[in-house]
Amino acid sequence: MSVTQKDFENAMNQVKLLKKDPGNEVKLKLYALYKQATEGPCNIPKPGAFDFVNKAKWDAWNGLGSLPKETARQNYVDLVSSLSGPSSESSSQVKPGADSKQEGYENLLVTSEDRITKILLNRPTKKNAITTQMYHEIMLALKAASQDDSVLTVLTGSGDYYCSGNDLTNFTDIPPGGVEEKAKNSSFLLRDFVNCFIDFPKPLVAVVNGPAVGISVTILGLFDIVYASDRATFHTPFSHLGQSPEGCSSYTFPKIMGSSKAAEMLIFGKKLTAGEACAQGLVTQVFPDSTFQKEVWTRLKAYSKLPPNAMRISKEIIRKNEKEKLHAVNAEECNVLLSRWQSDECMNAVVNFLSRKAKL
Ligand SMILES: CCCCC/C=C/CC(=O)SCCNC(=O)CCNC(=O)[C@H](O)C(C)(C)COP(=O)(O)OP(=O)(O)OC[C@H]1O[C@@H](n2cnc3c(N)ncnc32)[C@H](O)[C@@H]1OP(=O)(O)O
Repeated sequence: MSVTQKDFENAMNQVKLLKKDPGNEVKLKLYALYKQATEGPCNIPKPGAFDFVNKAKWDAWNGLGSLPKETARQNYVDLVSSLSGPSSESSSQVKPGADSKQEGYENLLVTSEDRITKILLNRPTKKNAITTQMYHEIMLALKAASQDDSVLTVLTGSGDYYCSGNDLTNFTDIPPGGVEEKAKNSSFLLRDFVNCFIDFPKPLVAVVNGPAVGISVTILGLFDIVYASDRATFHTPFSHLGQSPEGCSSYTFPKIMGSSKAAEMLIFGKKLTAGEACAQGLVTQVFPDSTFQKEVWTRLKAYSKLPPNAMRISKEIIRKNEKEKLHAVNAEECNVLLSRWQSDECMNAVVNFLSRKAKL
């Protein structure tokens, strides 16, 4: 029996709800079948050899030759149904009150000790670059930390980096709706992610153990305290990547360090040392790397003994007047990025990184 348009649409929705990433090969197949089912045989010019992402997509679609639209539609539905288990659910949902240990995190290590919840970015071989899944995991961990019985929450990194920012391979994971749909999804995800930091109710501390890049730097303006090792650097290379500021930094950075210092970081991508970042107010205090962990954790354990309600209420009153503004700034930044991510400047920068032609 042939599938109906409704079956096809249901399958498209099902893809968005897949719990597990099906991998690039399957995603290319889905893309090709979707294009074939909706537009027929490949009808666009072959992309250039260095346009890796579009070239892979073109190859997959072109490889379907003259497969009839109906068959492509059927194959698409079959493929999706083979991927979807009965318990598929949206991976973008943050489950309030979820227990971190039950839930399990792939690239985070979340522990609670001495009334401090520590969220450790745990992908050291990739310099703790944040994958799409990690954005969801961090949101989940923050939600859980906001409701557990800890009084302080700490974000830190494992290995030599604090975090190298957004994982640039996130941009290669193109859904059937193409680059525009990818940009929209990313913009929604980023907005939700940053909102979790804006709204986080307990004192939030960044323990910056090494270099920090991109979004891991911009959201620092939403933390209450930032402790840094003297090995740390702070780098927001948005123009190099054809992108624009996020994490509310277009508002918090000029406020923290003045507009010209903020411009040097956010427009020209000037990398700051930990000492410079401290002098400019982005970092609370710098510690020698050799004693960093010991000094910071001793200090945090002492703070964690303070009355929790007083700390929470103090945070609330400090941040209250800014919240609405921060949400508006976040929404606007995500909106601007929506078009930046579809620009040639951005796509070329990602391809250059992935083809090993460019590093920061
Ligand atoms: C929902 C979407 C929201 C989007 C929000 C937007 C945010 C904006 C940003 O965050 S912009 C910042 C993006 N980050 C970068 O551009 C950093 C890219 N990485 C580098 O330039 C370098 O890797 C480095 C300077 C961070 C470290 O260089 P080093 O030589 O010390 O180490 P390697 O390059 O060999 O790195 C080890 C492996 O890690 C991989 N890797 C590192 N960072 C990233 C990254 N951001 N994205 C993807 N992969 C990354 C690197 O490719 C190496 O992998 P390999 O061992 O498999 O080769």
